[in-house]
Amino acid sequence: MKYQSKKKAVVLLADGTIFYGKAVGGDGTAFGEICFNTGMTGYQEIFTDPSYFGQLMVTTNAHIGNYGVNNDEVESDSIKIAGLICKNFNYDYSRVAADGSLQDFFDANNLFAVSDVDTRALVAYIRDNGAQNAVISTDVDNIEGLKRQLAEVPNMDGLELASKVSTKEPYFFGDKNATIKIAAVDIGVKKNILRNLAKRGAYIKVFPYNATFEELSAWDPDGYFISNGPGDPQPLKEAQQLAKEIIARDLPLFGICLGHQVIALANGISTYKMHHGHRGINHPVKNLLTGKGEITSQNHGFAINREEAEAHPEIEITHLHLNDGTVAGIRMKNKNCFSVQYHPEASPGPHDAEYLFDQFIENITKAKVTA
Ligand SMILES: NC(=O)CC[C@H](N)C(=O)O
Repeated sequence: MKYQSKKKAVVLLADGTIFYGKAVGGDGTAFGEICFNTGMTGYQEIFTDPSYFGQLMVTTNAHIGNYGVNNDEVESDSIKIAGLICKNFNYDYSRVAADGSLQDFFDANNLFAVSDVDTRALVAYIRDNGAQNAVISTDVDNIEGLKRQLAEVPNMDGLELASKVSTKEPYFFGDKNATIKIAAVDIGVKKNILRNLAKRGAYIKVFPYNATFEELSAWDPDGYFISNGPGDPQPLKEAQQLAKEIIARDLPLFGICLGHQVIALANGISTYKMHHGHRGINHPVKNLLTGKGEITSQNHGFAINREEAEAHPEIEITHLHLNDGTVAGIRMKNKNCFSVQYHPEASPGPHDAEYLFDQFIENITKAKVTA
């Protein structure tokens, strides 16, 4: 065992609610929008998912850290959550494939984490009272000071965060001799999306969040992809313009999560902040085209307006979330464009929806043949 600081730590919500726990490592303070993920596995993938940038993560699994970390199980090159709140934090780990401890991974990424919190009560509180900003800190005797600082933290509603996690320069992914070329705009892309496209014979060029259609099309790609990512989709005007230009030319386009929201906005469908969002790996979705159910991996706090999507002459709703009837997928009736609110790449999560990558490759292949 490395060390366990028994130092008292506070979880202070913007509405004044307080929970207490213990600091996992040394002293610290971290701010963000508090959210919870109900996945029972896959903590390393969750912590490195760029879509969580700016968020304090509450894990509902009672044990975090027990299987260590593996260098291949990352969704980006660093931890992206703003802080962690958990029940039991395991300093020791047990897994043959582990490359190290979660504690060392946190230290290397300067991540502040709080354990020994009553996460069941905290999750029930967020579920009932909705998403809000929060702070976790060892500065337990300075609640008024923390409250003042917390009041300065911007609200997630309207917040642009894609620029904070996007690549600065374009880069390539996959085999350059592959037959299909996909231009992907990185508004917070998870590595497993790129792995899934490359696995299906695509060579990918990944562009920064504000790249223009001219920049992407200059590479002469066969298809276009708009990624997942953090924050509110509404301020992402460059990505919305890019989607409009791709759609106007009827080029193959696929969007995941934030990318799905951007495609909806490009079609004039509005997005809204949900009460507390969907984050977990057992979210039921109905595919309206096949009538089949899918168990899906989800991580989103915004959604697209269902009534506007239903009334839109160019849009067909293809998937619905079975818990609350929110839109989980759309396609354009007369364009080579579709998108989903959830995560076919999983990581973590079930692989029920991997067929969506096959569908994208098929859309590209058909468009190539008729071109
Ligand atoms: N995973 C994602 O792409 C999340 C999209 C967006 N940031 C949301 O919270 O809804």
